[in-house]
Amino acid sequence: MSLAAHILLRNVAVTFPVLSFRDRSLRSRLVNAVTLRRAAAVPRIVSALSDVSLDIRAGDRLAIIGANGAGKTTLLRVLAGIYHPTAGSVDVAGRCLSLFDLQAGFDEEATGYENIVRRGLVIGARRAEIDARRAEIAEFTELGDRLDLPLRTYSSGMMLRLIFAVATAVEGEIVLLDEWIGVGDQQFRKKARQRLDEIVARAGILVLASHDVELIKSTCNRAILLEQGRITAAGTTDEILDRYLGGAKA
Ligand SMILES: Nc1ncnc2c1ncn2[C@@H]1O[C@H](COP(=O)(O)OP(=O)(O)OP(=O)(O)O)[C@@H](O)[C@H]1O
Repeated sequence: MSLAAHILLRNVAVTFPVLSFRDRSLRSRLVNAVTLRRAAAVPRIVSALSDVSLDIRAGDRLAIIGANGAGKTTLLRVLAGIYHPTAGSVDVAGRCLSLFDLQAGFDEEATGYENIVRRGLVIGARRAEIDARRAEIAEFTELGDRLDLPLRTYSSGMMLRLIFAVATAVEGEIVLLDEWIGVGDQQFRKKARQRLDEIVARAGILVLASHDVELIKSTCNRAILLEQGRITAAGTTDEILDRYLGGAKA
């Protein structure tokens, strides 16, 4: 396990400017329809994360728990360096392996082999590392010479094999994960899960954003509860799950 891995977030906020069409009165809609005028767009700010502070150290397996839209994916993207915070600071020491945003990096027109490289770079691998593991990744997919064909010819199951194979061939000191491991065909899922467990065991830090209670319980030792972009509770996995599930039942 890497002892150097460390994540420190101080008062992080992420906002998105969006355009909304606020004027929904029947009169204005009728006038717009008759005059063929478009409703005026009103700029709005959506707040995805507010005042998030976190100190995650080697050995931590942190679950991010929260309802739809609570900010879980946004927080993973901040940790991966995909989003820069609008306010606050993010310090990440250690190499991040980003095993979420499944579709990112793929090109429909490129071959399976070319996509192994593209996806590997997106999740945080180095080019030399991908090249060195190309044959191993190809073998893990069990797709044989279909890897010479463009991705648009793949079934969704074949696509998943490619994603799994690349994801589980690369290592990181910090592993960022969501619950995608629950998909795919039974035989291949077992193989991928085993590989992933090995990677997680070797990683210094795991951050898992999930709704899957069993996966959280079996994987994490700490948890935070996100509500509308804010951390409203932090503690052991059991404490936070009790609070979240208790709240959901109430
Ligand atoms: N690119 C964007 N533009 C505008 N709003 C966004 C954008 N990305 C996320 N949001 C908003 O930020 C909030 C948090 O979204 P996020 O995807 O992080 O939630 P989540 O907890 O991962 O949800 P889920 O469990 O449904 O996947 C939501 O209100 C969402 O609508």
